[in-house]
Order: sequence, then C-alpha cells, then structure tokens
Amino acid sequence: MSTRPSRHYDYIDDGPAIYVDSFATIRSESDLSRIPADAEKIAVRMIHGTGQTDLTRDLEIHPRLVGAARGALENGAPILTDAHMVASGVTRARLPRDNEVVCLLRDASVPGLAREFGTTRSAAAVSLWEPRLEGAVVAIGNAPTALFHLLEMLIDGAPRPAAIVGVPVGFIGAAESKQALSDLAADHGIDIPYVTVHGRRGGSAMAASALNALAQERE
Ligand SMILES: C/C1=C2N=C(/C=C3N=C(/C(C)=C4\N[C@@](C)([C@@H]5N=C1[C@](C)(CCC(=O)O)[C@H]5CC(=O)O)[C@@](C)(CC(=O)O)[C@@H]4CCC(=O)O)[C@@](C)(CC(=O)O)[C@@H]\3CCC(=O)O)C(C)(C)[C@@H]/2CCC(=O)O
Repeated sequence: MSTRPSRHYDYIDDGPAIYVDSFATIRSESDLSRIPADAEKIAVRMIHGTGQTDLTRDLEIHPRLVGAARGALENGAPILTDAHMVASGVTRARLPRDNEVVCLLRDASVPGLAREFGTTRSAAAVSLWEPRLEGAVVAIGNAPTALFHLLEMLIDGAPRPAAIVGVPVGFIGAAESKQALSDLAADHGIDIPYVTVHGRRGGSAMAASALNALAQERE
C-alpha cells in the first residue's frame, strides 16, 4: 500500500497550476517578437520542454509551417521520427486523426543498410521512409546524419513531406545539418515548411514538444 510521505519542502504539486505558472514565466522571460503569430505557441512549448527561455534567439520557423503541418495531420498524414524517444514523446490524444507515429530505427534491415551506405543507423532508417514520405510530417530530434540524409534524398527527387521539424542536437553536424535545412529552398529550390533551432541545441524532447504543439495547441 502507498502512503503520502510527510511534507518537508515547499513546492507546487498541482499539475494544472504548474503548467499555468510555467507558461506565464516563459511569456515574461522570452522574446517572442520575431516568431510568426500563428507559431507562437510552438515556440512556447519548445521552450517549455527544454527550460531554455532564450531559445527564440536561435529558433527559425518557416511562415507556412503551422498551416502545412496541421493540414497534413488533419488529412491523416503519418509522423516520421528519427528516434524512438521522439516518437514516445508524442501525446497521442492530441493527434487529430489518430495519426501513425513511425520510427524505423529498429527495422531488421537497418544495420545492413547502414553498412552498405557507410553511414549511421539513424540515416539508414530514413531511407526506409520513402514510401511514406509524401505529405508526411517529419521530426528529427536526435541525429544530424538523419537530417543530412533526408535532405540528400529530397535533392535526389524523393517525395516531399508536408513539413519538417528539424532539431538534431549535438556537436558534430548538428548546426551544419540545420543550416542546410534552412538553406534548402535557396540552394536547391525545395521549399518545404520547417522549424529549426540553429546551433548545437535541439533534442528529442524538443522535437516532441514541437510536434505536440503542431498537433493541437493548448496551454
Ligand atoms: C552520434 C550520436 C549522438 N547521440 C546523441 C544523443 C543521444 N543519443 C541517445 C540515444 C539513446 C541514441 N542515439 C542514437 C541515435 C545514436 N547516437 C548517435 C549515433 C551514433 C549517430 C547519429 C548521428 O550522428 O547522426 C546514433 C547511432 C546510429 O547509428 O544512428 C541511438 C540509435 C544509439 C542506440 O541506442 O543504438 C539511440 C536512439 C534511441 C532512440 O531511438 O530513441 C541518448 C539518449 C544518449 C544518452 O544521453 O544516453 C541521447 C539523446 C539526445 C536526444 O535528445 O535525442 C547526440 C549528442 C545527438 C550524438 C550526435 C552529435 C554529437 O555531437 O555527438
């Protein structure tokens, strides 16, 4: 049998009140002035999921992101993720059409493909997205090589997703892959709405937060 421990600390333990206070803190400490009006809640939720109120400094949101991603989800598009951690972070109740959330990293063919391509398993798994890619919502929160691989597939003529949440994290290739996403339209004439965070910051939690805000805005 469980019993509540005796109270030793002064802290808020009312879930809804925690959310209300968090969002109020974010709005008072973050500069949201550069964020497209319809994407403000995406930015707030990404900050909420990472505790980084200065995130807007590096955040770039394509002007058509919200309409494109939400429209795709409302049409039943799947969500394709690079990591299981991203897929696990998606709140299924927010999805408008019980959309499929797919991570193919553990597909049996992935280790062999990675060896054949001479790349990471994360990137190899992206190759398996091709039949589902047209009109999908893509979310890359972990692996820079997955984002580079997706961009290379698109440049080679792969079907185009409706929107890309591109926030891989880390020190090797993260900043460069996100810059390549940002430059995709200018460099290759491929204009797919996206959200990214320039520099090293990113991560699976951040990608899931963005997806949850795109699926259904609630504060
Ligand atoms: C180089 C890699 C990085 N991983 C990072 C951070 C985290 N990764 C976690 C876990 C559990 C996983 N990472 C893999 C994706 C694994 N990580 C890599 C790769 C070696 C290459 C990716 C790339 O550079 O593009 C990659 C293996 C691969 O061949 O693709 C993972 C598949 C490894 C595995 O368990 O087999 C696995 C994915 C789990 C999943 O599906 O959810 C961490 C949880 C590790 C930890 O902290 O314990 C963490 C999660 C971070 C997050 O928010 O997602 C980095 C820092 C992104 C790093 C790439 C950049 C660098 O500078 O090192």
